[in-house]
Amino acid sequence: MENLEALTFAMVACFSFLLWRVLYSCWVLPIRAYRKLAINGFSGPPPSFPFGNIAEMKKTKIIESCSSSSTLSNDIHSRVFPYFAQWQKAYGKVFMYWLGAEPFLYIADPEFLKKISSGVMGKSWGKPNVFKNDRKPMFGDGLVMVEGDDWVRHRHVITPAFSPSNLKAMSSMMVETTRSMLDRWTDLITNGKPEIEIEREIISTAGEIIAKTSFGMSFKNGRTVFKKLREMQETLFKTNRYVGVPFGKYMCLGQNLEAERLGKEIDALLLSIIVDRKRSMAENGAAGDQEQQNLLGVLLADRHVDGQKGRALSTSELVDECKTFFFGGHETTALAISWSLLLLAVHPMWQDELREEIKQVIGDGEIDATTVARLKKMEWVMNEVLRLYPTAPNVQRQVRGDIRVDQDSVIPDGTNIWIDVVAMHHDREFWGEDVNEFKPERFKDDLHGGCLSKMGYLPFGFGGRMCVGRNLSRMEYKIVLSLILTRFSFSLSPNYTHLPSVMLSLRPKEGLPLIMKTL
Ligand code: HEM
Repeated sequence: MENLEALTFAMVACFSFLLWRVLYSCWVLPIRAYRKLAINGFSGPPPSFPFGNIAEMKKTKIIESCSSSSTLSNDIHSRVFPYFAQWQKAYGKVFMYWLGAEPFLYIADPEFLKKISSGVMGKSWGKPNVFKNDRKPMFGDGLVMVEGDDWVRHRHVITPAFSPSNLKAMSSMMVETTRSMLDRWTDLITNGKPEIEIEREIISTAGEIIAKTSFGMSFKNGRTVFKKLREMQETLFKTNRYVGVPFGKYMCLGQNLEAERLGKEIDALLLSIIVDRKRSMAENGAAGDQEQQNLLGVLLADRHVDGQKGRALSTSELVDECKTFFFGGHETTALAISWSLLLLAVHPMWQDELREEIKQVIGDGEIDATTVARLKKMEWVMNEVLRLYPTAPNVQRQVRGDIRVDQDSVIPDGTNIWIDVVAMHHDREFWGEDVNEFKPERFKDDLHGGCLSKMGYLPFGFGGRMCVGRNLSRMEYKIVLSLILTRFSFSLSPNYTHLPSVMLSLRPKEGLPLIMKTL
């Protein structure tokens, strides 16, 4: 009898302790964080436990501002982030909101961002723990997610892999992969099917390019990895999710387990590619041509040559970097190209301008890294497209160590930050009355496109954590677009519906059908 009482007491004590732990981390800690922010004068929509403001975010009506192709509008903020657009009206460009039990500081004011970020080095920023857990199968401990000294080490090892000479070596593979897509388009047109679903085509080609660029598709298992990586992304993002909600993972258990399963399969496949590659490099001495033509080869060759312990990445870190390059690199670039084709379809004058530029600069010569670097107007077009349709539509941070904003306000340690890039790129106050017009020439003599704030244009992020793949992406963009423009002219299909929406990246929800014509 006494034993039973003791057991019951122990069970009740255990249960109470667990309940206290759950309440403490899901309720007490977030409330403390919220109060610390509120003391500093930040307000926002009132949250409810345990969903925070998620219910409101899901039900806020989208303002159908831009659905017909004939009156295509680039005024997209209230379409892609309707809840932020509404809250901005009530609380201004900096406010607090909650994802589940996680308070976030929302920022759409570039001058405020400048103020808080000027004294913070790349290595001192954190990434929200809540996203690190959620996106673990995609990025692991790759460069996008690591922090502190680890981030410095990863960034030092990875940056040289994107050097101009390494990028140059990748350009012929990009030309070849794009040409086979364009040959397919020519066949479709010849067979009387000029309407082509461009977004799907470009994403798949960019996926192939990034897989070859990252770990070399010609190697055993490359193609399987590519298919599984896409499957995992779709599994993670296809349904409603409850990020930040305590135990939210269990609300979409099947989906999360499937992503974990795929993640493990992908890790095992990438590991086998890396082991094969290391073996072949050991057998063949210094890296051969094939090794140099992809990022993994370059990273392995570098490590092979200097072999500095503590600086080089471990095998499991290399696996995470391969996944990071794939997820960070292929969709963002593919969508930049897709949105460009949409805007060029609507502004045929710019198709002609770019064709003329290609003729002047490249003529009958080779399209490669060196020649496309000279396409200045194409650069303006890319900048303008990424302003109107930033394919990375937000940037997130977590504060590590209090940040003093001014005399009487502090952003406390641990605060999650959500930077709304779409809002900043469409802010009339900083860009002027023509903010929603497609005007590539605004970038002619100004890297910031004439924006009144130097922090108002952030397609590749900011500070030390700015996108490490931006030059690769610029080169790929120019190669693919040049090849398309020299072979085809195009217009918008009447079947196109303009519904920009966010699924990690900013994409056309209903795809992008274009009517293609061979030149
Ligand atoms: C148009 C194409 C691209 C866009 C719009 C884009 C956008 C961005 C943005 C906004 C960030 C900053 C994220 C942050 O601060 O939290 C970033 C970081 C990053 N991007 Fe890109 N990216 C593009 C292409 C690529 C490519 C091609 C690669 C690699 C193959 C790549 C790899 C990365 C990595 C590894 C980081 C993390 C950098 C760090 O934290 O040190 N990106 N990108």
